[in-house]
Parts: sequence; structure tokens; C-alpha cells
Amino acid sequence: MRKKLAAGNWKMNGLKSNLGEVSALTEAHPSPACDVLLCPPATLIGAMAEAAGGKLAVGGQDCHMNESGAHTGDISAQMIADAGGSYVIVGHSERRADHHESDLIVRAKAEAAIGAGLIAVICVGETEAQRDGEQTLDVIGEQLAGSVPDGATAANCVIAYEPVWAIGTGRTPTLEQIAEVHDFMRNTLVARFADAGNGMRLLYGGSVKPSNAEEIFATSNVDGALVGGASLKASDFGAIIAALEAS
Ligand SMILES: O=C[C@H](O)COP(=O)(O)O
Repeated sequence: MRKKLAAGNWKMNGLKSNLGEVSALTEAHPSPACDVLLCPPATLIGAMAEAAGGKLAVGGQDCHMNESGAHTGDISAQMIADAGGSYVIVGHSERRADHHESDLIVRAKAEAAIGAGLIAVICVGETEAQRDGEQTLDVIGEQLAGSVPDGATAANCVIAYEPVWAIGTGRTPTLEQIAEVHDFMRNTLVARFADAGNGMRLLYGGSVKPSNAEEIFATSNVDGALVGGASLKASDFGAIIAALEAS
């Protein structure tokens, strides 16, 4: 049985003054029936982990593939773990686009994350042009093959399907489209990893909000969500957590 996961990605948002959202969230959901994760900017990982007091998991939004060295501005998976993080997002489409991260780089980052004892949340997703060109499943298949390391297990990897055109736009795929991709990902992972592929959690991400969470969580092979904008406020993210608990 896969444990559901509500993951929030604060992206480049959040100051120490916003950590009140974390206590509001843990007060409203002291022992959620699903796993809850927040990934703040790197500057807040330590303080958020402290504020969360173990009541929710904290993670990074990216890590370098190396453990240490001359990489100005980067942080390693070990540093995230040292600051109190237990997850890290890798291969988010904003990293793939803004920092030219290839599947090979994403795979190396996922391997670094696993090596540091973190759970890697590996993101995949098609652009609007790729969907219009009916290339969605080919793109997802290629990204999974290239980005997910051979050492992936149900315990150390989570896969997030985030159509690029649905991120921050208020647009979401139809439930049939989400089911098609999630079923395809499940079959692809089972073909490669057998039982482990069946145990890996598959998240949907892209304009998830309280009003659409329930129907998305009822969709085939959706084990939770990776939430951007709606994870910034405890009230919105709390409503998404409640929908996931009820699913
Ligand atoms: O990592 C989160 C996703 O990019 C989704 O962002 P969004 O919920 O603001 O559309």
C-alpha cells in the first residue's frame, strides 16, 4: 500500500516571517493520515525543520550532483540532510529550463540525493507543444528512462508528473489525461523495477488547489500532489492535505 504524499514547493518564495504558516499547518493537521512535505528555499530549510518539529517533512528544491567542492551558489544533498531535510526535488521543469538540466544531470542529482539518505522527488512533464504534437507519452517515457536511477526504490524515489503548461497557469489536464500519464508511468516503472515500481509514489503537479484536489486524488495511480502556489498558505495547503487524507 503506497502512503499518500502531499508535497509543497515554495519555489523562490518565503522569508523567516512566513514560517508561521508551518506552525499553522502542523496545528491544524497534527497527525495527518498522509505524508506531508514542504520544500522551502534553501535559506529556510533549517529553520523550517525546526519549526516543523518533526510533524512534517522538509526538503530542498534542488541539489548538486557532487558532495562538495568549488560550485559557487550550489548546495549538496548532504547539506540538505545536515540542515534537517529528508527529501529533495530534482529535475523540476523550471530547473530543466532555466539551468539547462538534462535527464543525465537529473539522474546524477537523484543518485546524489539517494546517496545522502534523502528521498528524491524526480519531476517529469511535457511542454504544451509536445502535448499538441501528441508526443506526451514518448517524452515522459524518455524522461523516466533518463532521469530515474537504476538504484531507485519505493523508499528512496517519488515521481512527480508536472505538465509544464499546467504549472502556475490555473490550467490542468483533464482527469483522463492525468490518468493516462499516471497509468503509463506506473506500467513503465513496473516493467523496469518490478515490485519497486509498483511501490513508488506518483504525484501530480500543476495548478493543484483546494477546489480540484479531490477529483485529482480520485484519479488512477495518483498518490498525491506536488503543489506550488497553493502550498504557500496553510489554509490552502491544509485543505489539499484534507482532500488527500479523505481520498
Ligand atoms: O512544484 C510545483 C509545481 O511546479 C506546481 O506549481 P503550481 O501548483 O503553482 O502550478
